Amino acid sequence: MTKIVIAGALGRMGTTIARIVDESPGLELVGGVDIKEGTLLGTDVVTPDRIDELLQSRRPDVLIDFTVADAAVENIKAATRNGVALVVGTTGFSPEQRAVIEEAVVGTVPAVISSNYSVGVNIFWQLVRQAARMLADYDVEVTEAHHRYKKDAPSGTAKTILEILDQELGSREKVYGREGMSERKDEIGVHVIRGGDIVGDHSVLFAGNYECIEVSHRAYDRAVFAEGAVRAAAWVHGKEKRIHSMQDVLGI
Ligand SMILES: NC(=O)C1=CN([C@@H]2O[C@H](COP(=O)(O)OP(=O)(O)OC[C@H]3O[C@@H](n4cnc5c(N)ncnc54)[C@H](OP(=O)(O)O)[C@@H]3O)[C@@H](O)[C@H]2O)C=CC1
Ligand SMILES: O=C(O)C1=N[C@H](C(=O)O)C[C@H](O)C1
Repeated sequence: MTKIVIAGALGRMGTTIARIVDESPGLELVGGVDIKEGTLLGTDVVTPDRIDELLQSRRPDVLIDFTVADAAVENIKAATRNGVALVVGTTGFSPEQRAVIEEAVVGTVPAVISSNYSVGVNIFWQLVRQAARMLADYDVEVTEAHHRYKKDAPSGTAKTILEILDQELGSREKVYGREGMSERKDEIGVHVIRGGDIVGDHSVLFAGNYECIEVSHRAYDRAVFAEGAVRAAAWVHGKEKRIHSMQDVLGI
């Protein structure tokens, strides 16, 4: 039985993940952490100041974190202090925070860290890479849309898209929205939409003369992210003590 604690347990992703863990044979939800204490599917949810106590008393195999960047860094440190494997879905880390996470994890615990746990997005990233390779002289524009409550922008998934484009096209300037007079150069335009209950849309437009190719992904339910995160949690326990990707989990 793989025992799981969820950080951000009472949030949109935390509650969705808890339901899927509860329905998965071989996985057991043994606790949660959130800003407010409470209960979730019969397990205790404690406040962040009690995370070490929770990890030591419940002895989970995996901590799944879907919180906010500052909180996630602290939760990751707590997991590494207590020898607990990690699945991290939180987005919005600064480069400095990513370095702190890498330092804490590598050689200490196995971790899967991904800006997007949906199988579809992991395939979409590969399609974007392939398109960029073949369309290097086309203009590129990245657009993402999410619900009104999303705090970080651009999304973690869009930042991963930009990393892929940089790897394939060389580092191009990023222009975040446009206003007023400007002449397009060899830049990548990045556009962010926030509204309503949009689950998560990402699109990469390659625009040439007389034609455009658009590669896009649309999530209809956050269960696709939660199912991927639970799949990663079942996979990560006992793996090499370093940061793995969702593509490693999927073997693609
Ligand atoms: N990688 C992926 O596939 C996906 C990643 N995400 C990312 O996951 C994160 C969470 O998203 P979502 O569930 O929609 O957000 P929510 O705001 O619904 O959930 C986050 C929860 O974490 C709580 N929280 C804040 N600080 C702490 C802390 N120190 N310890 C424990 N819990 C804390 C929040 O409490 P309070 O509300 O009181 O602040 C809230 O209940 C975001 O960064 C988002 O971008 C989302 C979907 C998919
Ligand atoms: O906050 C969300 O909702 C999502 N966040 C992730 C991101 O920032 O890319 C993944 C998904 O798009 C939903």
